[in-house]
Amino acid sequence: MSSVFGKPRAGSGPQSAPLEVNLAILGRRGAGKSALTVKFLTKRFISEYDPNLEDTYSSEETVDHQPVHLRVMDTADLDTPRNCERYLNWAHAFLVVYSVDSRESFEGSSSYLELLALHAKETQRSFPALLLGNKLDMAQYRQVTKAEGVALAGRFGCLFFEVSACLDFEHVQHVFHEAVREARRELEKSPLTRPLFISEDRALPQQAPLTARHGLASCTFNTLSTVSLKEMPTVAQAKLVTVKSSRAQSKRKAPTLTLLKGFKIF
Ligand SMILES: Nc1nc2c(ncn2[C@@H]2O[C@H](COP(=O)(O)OP(=O)(O)OP(=O)(O)O)[C@@H](O)[C@H]2O)c(=O)[nH]1
Repeated sequence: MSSVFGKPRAGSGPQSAPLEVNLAILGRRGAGKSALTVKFLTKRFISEYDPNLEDTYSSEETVDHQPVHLRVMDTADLDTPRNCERYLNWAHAFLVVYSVDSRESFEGSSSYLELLALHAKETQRSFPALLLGNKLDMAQYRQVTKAEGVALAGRFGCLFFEVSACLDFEHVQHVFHEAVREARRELEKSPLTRPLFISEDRALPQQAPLTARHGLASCTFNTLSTVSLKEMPTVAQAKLVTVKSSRAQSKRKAPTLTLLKGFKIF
């Protein structure tokens, strides 16, 4: 890289290629990964997403006056980390999301942080992770205190924020830009580190799954020397499943329940 965020290095000019940052959003189902991703990309909160879609979005950002080509992978694991190498070997930084109104999702975020810590240990590299307590607008239904979030983040040495995908865009944007800054710091430390897309379709009988070795959820863990490498897939266009006006929304039965819980639908 010929430039540093905030302070251009000698020799950098308007021709400098943008920094490329891959960011993976991890967390239990329903924590709000898609909502946060969509809020960041479109400034909008959309209340329903297809939980089975996993997409990588691309966005040209400016962070601290520097151009960044940011790719965001909105992951869709089921209940626990699965086939994790698709994001572990691809991302420069991770946003681990839980919902402040769900203790289960908080416990899930702890599993993801453990997974990242193990990955860092195995690869002897560090991977910036930010812990996000989402749905701050639902604070009246809190099951996880802010202090617990701070403590968990402290245990894994990561930044911590409480956010809401349906409140202000600037706060959500700030968090994504912080992730870019963290990734950039790591990239500057080891500029040769290149993200890889790892094929998931080759079983590795000689490699014990991470579960067996560390008692973690069912995530198999391949080393770079033993997997087949593929071209990174083409970045998909943002795939928003539905964009509904609040009027259309209010005619539907299921969302009415969520409205009763205090949802704000824009
Ligand atoms: N009130 C409130 N609801 C939210 C917020 N973020 C997400 N939601 C709602 O929570 C539900 C789950 O959000 P998603 O973004 O689909 O969660 P996810 O983590 O992507 O879940 P999967 O797609 O199942 O992995 C949806 O009904 C969202 O509208 C938030 O900040 N506040």
